[in-house]
Amino acid sequence: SPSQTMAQSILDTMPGATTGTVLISDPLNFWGGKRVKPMQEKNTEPVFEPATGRILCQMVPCGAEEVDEAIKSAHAAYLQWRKMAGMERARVMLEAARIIRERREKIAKLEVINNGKSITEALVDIDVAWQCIEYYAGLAGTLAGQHIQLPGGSFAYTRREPLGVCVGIGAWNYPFQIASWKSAPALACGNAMVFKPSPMTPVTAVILAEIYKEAGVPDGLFCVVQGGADTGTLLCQHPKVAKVSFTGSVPTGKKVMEMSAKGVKQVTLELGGKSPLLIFKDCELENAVKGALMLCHFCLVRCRLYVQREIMPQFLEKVVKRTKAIPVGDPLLDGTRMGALISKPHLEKVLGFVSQAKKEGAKVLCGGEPIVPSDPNLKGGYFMAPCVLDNCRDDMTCVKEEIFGPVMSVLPFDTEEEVIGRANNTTFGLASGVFTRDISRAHRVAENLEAGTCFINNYNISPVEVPFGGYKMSGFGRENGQVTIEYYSQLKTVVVEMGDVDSLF
Ligand SMILES: NC(=O)c1ccc[n+]([C@@H]2O[C@H](COP(=O)([O-])OP(=O)(O)OC[C@H]3O[C@@H](n4cnc5c(N)ncnc54)[C@H](O)[C@@H]3O)[C@@H](O)[C@H]2O)c1
Ligand SMILES: O=CCc1c[nH]cn1
Repeated sequence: SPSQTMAQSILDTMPGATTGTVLISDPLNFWGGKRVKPMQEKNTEPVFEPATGRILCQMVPCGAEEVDEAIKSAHAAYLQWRKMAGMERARVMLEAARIIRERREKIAKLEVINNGKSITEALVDIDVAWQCIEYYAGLAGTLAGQHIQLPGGSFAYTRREPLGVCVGIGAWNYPFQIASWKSAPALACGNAMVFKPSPMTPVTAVILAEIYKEAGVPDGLFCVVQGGADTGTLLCQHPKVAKVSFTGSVPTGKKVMEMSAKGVKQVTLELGGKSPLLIFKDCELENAVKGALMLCHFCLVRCRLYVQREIMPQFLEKVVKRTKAIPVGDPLLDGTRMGALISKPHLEKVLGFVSQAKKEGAKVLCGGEPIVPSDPNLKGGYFMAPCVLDNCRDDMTCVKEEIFGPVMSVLPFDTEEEVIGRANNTTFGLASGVFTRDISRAHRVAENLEAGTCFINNYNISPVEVPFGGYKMSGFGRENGQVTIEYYSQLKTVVVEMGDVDSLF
């Protein structure tokens, strides 16, 4: 089919592709089972390759007519898909997961070129994406209701039904994975999805759309519309949309919730965070250091690091040594562990947080400055040296606000009670963690931290079987795990009378 050829043509250039060599000119919208060219070129934005600062492609935002077309196409597919047995849907989804697994290196490479993260990270992202689709394929055939006996042989039963056309709106940090985390449970439950990626990372969601098509979903079941805030608004306000699943910042999440409320649409919000990690003096220090590095530097998880005062010197020595050793550079090279930040303005914003932290009294133990790699190809890229900040206090901007960059703010603490109070003193509640060898303390701390996830003696692992989501302003609803089925389906109750109607009139 034409769309198959298109999918192949971009991905097939990947094995030979190197940083700074790829240009994308194929249309990035997808509905009706194929890539769709923009109707007009208004408000076109350049998309940059973060590692070089070169223009990779143009993002042309969809307007009202295009959004409407995509939603109509999704609705038509939904009417077909919802009638299929869960096991039939599962077979198609398993095929999609298989194709992703087969093309993992190529998809990861394309993700790196658009997002700037290292190939090591991107490969993990793509693996988690197909695992998620495989997991929900496994659940598709298990969706069932309940049978309830009533007097006189009458009975009721419940049916678990899809919601209809769901909208997914994504952030730039996990472009392909977010599209998969949202579409997999939606499709398993019999819904269709129209997905809008971040305008900075428009490239790989459409690959997912082509793979679903190749696997056998009805045309229109997973559509991609490109755009920013205006296109997102059109999606949230569209009367045919039943649900919006949003990943992004708290301020945008509030707008999405307000717009969805007007149409009484269900919402899932996966928002920002400032996750505390509590490292007690009885921890296994090497593991705690590795956990801290994964938290703050690997996935740009927005963090605060509380370290018990007695072990602060040893902890800092180890964490600084390892941070300085992180290979930063060409994200497509196997040895690189940190690539480029997403954009020049974002790099400047993160560096601005470091300057502000210094003004407020923090001490930079390493990093925090831009890097110009020796490779001339990368001299326009958005690289920075990962940073460790000491002498931090709870009232500093770097501790209170989400930085979303490789900056670790380290704070000392003395007692368990004190650190729990300080860790919870935030409007965010995405994730948290504790390192200790004291099993009772570990579970007590997990119970008392106000966050959607608490990691004990590890950090930042997200197996697809495990629900993920926030407390407080970090959002609500969950992604992954069995529970997410509830967020993409609704219960219908059917009541069956076996006798005569009992009437008062
Ligand atoms: N909780 C999680 O799982 C999770 C995961 C990834 C990222 N995030 C958060 O995402 C943020 C970074 O991503 P970002 O900068 O892309 O966030 P953002 O809020 O700026 O944008 C997110 C998405 O919303 C769209 N959008 C913007 N205005 C809109 C509007 N008015 N209506 C509808 N859609 C609109 C954007 O185009 C983009 O696709 C951080 O706060 C980060 O913590 C959270
Ligand atoms: O950024 C946080 C969690 C996540 C990972 N993939 C999608 N969301």
